[in-house]
Amino acid sequence: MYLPFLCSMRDSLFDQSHVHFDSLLLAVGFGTVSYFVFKLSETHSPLHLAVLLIAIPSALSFSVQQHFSSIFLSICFIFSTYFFTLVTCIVVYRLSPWHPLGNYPGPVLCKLSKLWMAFVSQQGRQHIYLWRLHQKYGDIVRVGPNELSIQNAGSILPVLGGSELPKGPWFDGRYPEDAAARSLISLRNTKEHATRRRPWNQAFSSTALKEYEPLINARTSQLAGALGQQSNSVNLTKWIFYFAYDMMSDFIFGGATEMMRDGDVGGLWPMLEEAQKTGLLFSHVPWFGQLLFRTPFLAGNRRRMIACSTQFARNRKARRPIHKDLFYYLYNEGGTISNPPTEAEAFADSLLAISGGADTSASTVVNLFYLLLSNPMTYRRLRAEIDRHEDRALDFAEQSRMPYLNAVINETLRLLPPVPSGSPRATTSETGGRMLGTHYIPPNTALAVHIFSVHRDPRNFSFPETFLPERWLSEEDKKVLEPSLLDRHDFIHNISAFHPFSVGPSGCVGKNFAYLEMRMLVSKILVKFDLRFADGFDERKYKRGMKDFFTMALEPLMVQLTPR
Ligand code: HEM
Repeated sequence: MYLPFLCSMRDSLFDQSHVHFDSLLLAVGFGTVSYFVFKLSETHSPLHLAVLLIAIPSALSFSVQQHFSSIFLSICFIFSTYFFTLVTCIVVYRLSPWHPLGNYPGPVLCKLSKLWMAFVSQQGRQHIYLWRLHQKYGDIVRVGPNELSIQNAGSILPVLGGSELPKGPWFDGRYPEDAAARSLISLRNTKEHATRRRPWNQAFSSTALKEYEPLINARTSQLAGALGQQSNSVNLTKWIFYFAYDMMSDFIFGGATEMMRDGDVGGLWPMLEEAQKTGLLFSHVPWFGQLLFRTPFLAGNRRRMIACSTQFARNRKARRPIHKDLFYYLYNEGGTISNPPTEAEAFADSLLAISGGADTSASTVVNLFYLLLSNPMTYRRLRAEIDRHEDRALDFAEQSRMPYLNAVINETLRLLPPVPSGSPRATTSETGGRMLGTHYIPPNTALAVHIFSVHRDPRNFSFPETFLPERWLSEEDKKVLEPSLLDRHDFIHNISAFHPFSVGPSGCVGKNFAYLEMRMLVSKILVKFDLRFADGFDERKYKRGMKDFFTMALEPLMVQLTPR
């Protein structure tokens, strides 16, 4: 029945009555060669793409046009055969057992292309998706053609520790290729990273941290004052994010925003959130990111954010603040940095400092209050500890010794780490392959420790999905509080699996600052207010609305505050 139809199709396609296999072979042959060129060169250069994807099939179409009844048919035939061959080669190789990651399990869509993870990431649910993949496939899952996700605690130090594994290709999409410099976190050369990290280390030395205490005190008091003026229910997410941006602008630029006072007049917060979301898309598919960076309208929010933080840094250069800030070190104003960053490098770091410093601490504290209000006994215990300390509860040194306060913060970081999907590394041709336990990781493989899954692995923490700050207490304190639950001889608390700040030479440089800030913020709010969820607040909607865009985006946490 179909034969006459196919014959008529063939006759309309070709001048001659027989299929011209030369044209077919030519397109298949060149399609296969192009595949090998792509595979060996990994090229994303627009010129190469234009040659391989447009010029070659176009030239072929013209060279065989005499066999077709029109040039249009020649182009359709050659382009479809050429692209079909290219895609088939890619699919067959990526799904084949002779692919270097062929032995690792994972969903077919992930093995085929990173476009799938890019799509998942835009819903903000990649942390949940990866967690489910680990539950289904085990400790090592193939989440991209050349990428693995890891949830085994024993692999944390070999991947992130001092093994000198550089950052992964994931970071290539976050900055335009024509940018004058990249931020510290996205430097893929470990030596360059170590040099650029020096001023940051000085900015977070224990002496420097002491000098930031008055800033933290002033901004936390300002927040408490602002919250005290709200009459109805309060969007705690908004206020704590405003606080965090003002806090960071003091710390980084000696002051640049006044969001708690004036509101978000410049739209900084939504701009940053959008830029993080776009950044994640570009990270999963760096070549696509670079393509969009060349299209100003499409990568607009990321470019705007880079421009905005650069402007803050320029303004900071024009005036010297009265206290030392991060730019005091990045601009080497004290003359203590032997190889200081260039101006372009310092500008690039300004965006990292805002997003890395504000979103992370803010989302932790908002989530902490969410968990506290969902667990009244924990709330009562924390309040009791703070009240017991009276005036000393607002002393930085004392706070570092308050066991329950620190336990609640750590438990929040365990259950809801603010960088849930971690910061990817890669083996390269220079590092060669690596062994992770019994698994061989071949060269040129991207790999990330999925810290959200590690923290929820019952092999590391008993009752992993339960908010249980008591697990962080000393044996003595535990006995007083939860003898039945925590006294069990099989209760697991594997502290070496707890890494919300990552670890190693690229681990979070702001960790100690973050603890100072979070302890003071939580204590001050609890000293000044009684809190409860606002009437009608939907806890499940809030939980479902937590989004992983590398850092976390949160729904409004609506609370009712009563001054104490
Ligand atoms: C709860 C608060 C915070 C958490 C959980 C957190 C977590 C992280 C994580 C997971 C990384 C990736 C490290 C890696 O690549 O291995 C990171 C990097 C970084 N964080 Fe934080 N962070 C927090 C607060 C801060 C603060 C307050 C600052 C201050 C500005 C900051 C500055 C940085 C910087 C500069 C990097 C890049 C470090 C490098 O590449 O050498 N972070 N952070």
